[in-house]
Amino acid sequence: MEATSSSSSSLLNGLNSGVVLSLIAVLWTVVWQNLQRLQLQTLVGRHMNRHARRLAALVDPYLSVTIHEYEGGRMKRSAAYEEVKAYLSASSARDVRHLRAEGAKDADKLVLSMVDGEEVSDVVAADDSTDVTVWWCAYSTPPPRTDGGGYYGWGGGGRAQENRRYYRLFFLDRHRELVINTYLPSIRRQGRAVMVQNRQRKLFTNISTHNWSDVDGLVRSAWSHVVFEHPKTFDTLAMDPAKKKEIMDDLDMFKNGKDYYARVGKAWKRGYLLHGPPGTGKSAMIAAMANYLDYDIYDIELTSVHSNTDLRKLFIETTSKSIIVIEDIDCSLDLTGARKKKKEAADDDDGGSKDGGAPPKPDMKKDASSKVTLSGLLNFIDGLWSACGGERLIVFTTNHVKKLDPALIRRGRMDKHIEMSYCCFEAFKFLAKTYLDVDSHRLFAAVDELLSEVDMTPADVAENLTPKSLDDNADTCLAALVKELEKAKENKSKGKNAHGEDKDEDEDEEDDDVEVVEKDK
Ligand SMILES: Nc1ncnc2c1ncn2[C@@H]1O[C@H](COP(=O)(O)OP(=O)(O)OP(=O)(O)O)[C@@H](O)[C@H]1O
Ligand SMILES: [Mg+2]
Repeated sequence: MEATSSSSSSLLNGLNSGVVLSLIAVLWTVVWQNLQRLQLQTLVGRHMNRHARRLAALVDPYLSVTIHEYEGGRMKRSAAYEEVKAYLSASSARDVRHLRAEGAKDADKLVLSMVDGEEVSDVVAADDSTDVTVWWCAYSTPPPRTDGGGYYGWGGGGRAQENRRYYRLFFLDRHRELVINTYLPSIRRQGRAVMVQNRQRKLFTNISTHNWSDVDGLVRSAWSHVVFEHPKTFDTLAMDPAKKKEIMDDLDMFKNGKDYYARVGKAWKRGYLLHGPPGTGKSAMIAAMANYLDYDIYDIELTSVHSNTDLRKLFIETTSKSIIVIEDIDCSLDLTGARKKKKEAADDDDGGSKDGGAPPKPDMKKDASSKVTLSGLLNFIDGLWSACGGERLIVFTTNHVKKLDPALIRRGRMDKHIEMSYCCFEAFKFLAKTYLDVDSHRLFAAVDELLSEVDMTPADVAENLTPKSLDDNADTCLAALVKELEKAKENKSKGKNAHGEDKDEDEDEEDDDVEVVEKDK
């Protein structure tokens, strides 16, 4: 016994420590590979996997790649993080015990991802057809400390600061090339494809720039969003069919125009100016465009933007495949240059509104601290920054096209001017079909004649065609419309507008606007 013991100890003494480590490494690799083969899915198994891997790393080092949810000082959301999250959603749903769920495009579906501390493995086929296993782990760290110590929680100006999440990929050193050159690009591609399937369109609005506060050099996103669920489509938008087709063709050309824009050396963006009286479907048209193109909408409230620099930052944070909207551009800010100054002063004296019509909507009042200028807006539309990212539509709406500075709406900035006009007979027939499901009716002739004599917006026509009780049907709704049109005709002959109010200067000006646009065309 003693001899054996002494001989084995002398044998061990004879071996250098490097050989011992190599032996352990070989032994460990065998054990480890068997563990892998067993594919233990129980809690104990997965727990063991994790510790076993850590132990194995002592002799066969693991490398890691970390992908943070936010990148850069601007706290811009990382596309890579979202792609990895999307890619891992299927395997997380299958293998992970604790999951986080978010809504998906399909109202009943959920997009699942693993919570912090969970991990999933993935298998990559190497060039020699062997399977290589890699592991993804989810982590998070608390946000940076505030001055007073402790982490940002519900304190810090009352803002909730979420943990910073990240994924870390572990793989063996010998698979470095395969993982970096083949695996990672491939999961980004696959992640993007999953994102397209699950994507919910979003409606963003800008947060007042006063609230973009710094947290240790990091700035909160300038946009907040809700899921965009507007039902309006071109199928339910009443307008001249030829004009509608022209707009849809234009959108198609834009969406598929990546190569064209690159070839002619233009930034991949297009400006639309929608103008016309209130209730003619300008906002409805934007919703239809977003649904048609499958784009997000960024609705900029210009009065909450306090400088040209902030406006540029807002632009940088928009993603491609989006429509950037500024509604009622004429009354958001004083962007009309010196031409309006005199009239404004007069309006201010007698307490009137700046756009000469109805009093300004409370949220449309010019913010005293807003320093966005016309030149800032011009730069926003077609300055050097506007080329960042590509595939963006910029849409302005206005009720008073004539009041806008020509520089703002010239071609190249607002490439396509679309006039949204009062309801014509074609549009009426379309609305009658949509709202009442009738193609013809004895009252159609009367409506046709009256529409050629008086102006009524599609919004008003649609309201009259909407059944108000279970007793309402096509007959009663059309009769109500005819009555309303006759009333409007009577008001017109008395010099009043369609609603029986005295006509103001502005309404006359609108007629001139039409001429301007006709010339543009
Ligand atoms: N051409 C149209 N076809 C179908 N519905 C319409 C049309 N125009 C307006 N409507 C309906 O009328 C309502 C008001 O339309 P919308 O808000 O788009 O008008 P607008 O031109 O944006 O008005 P404003 O200038 O006051 O913002 C919406 O419910 C919309 O669905
Ligand atoms: Mg509108």
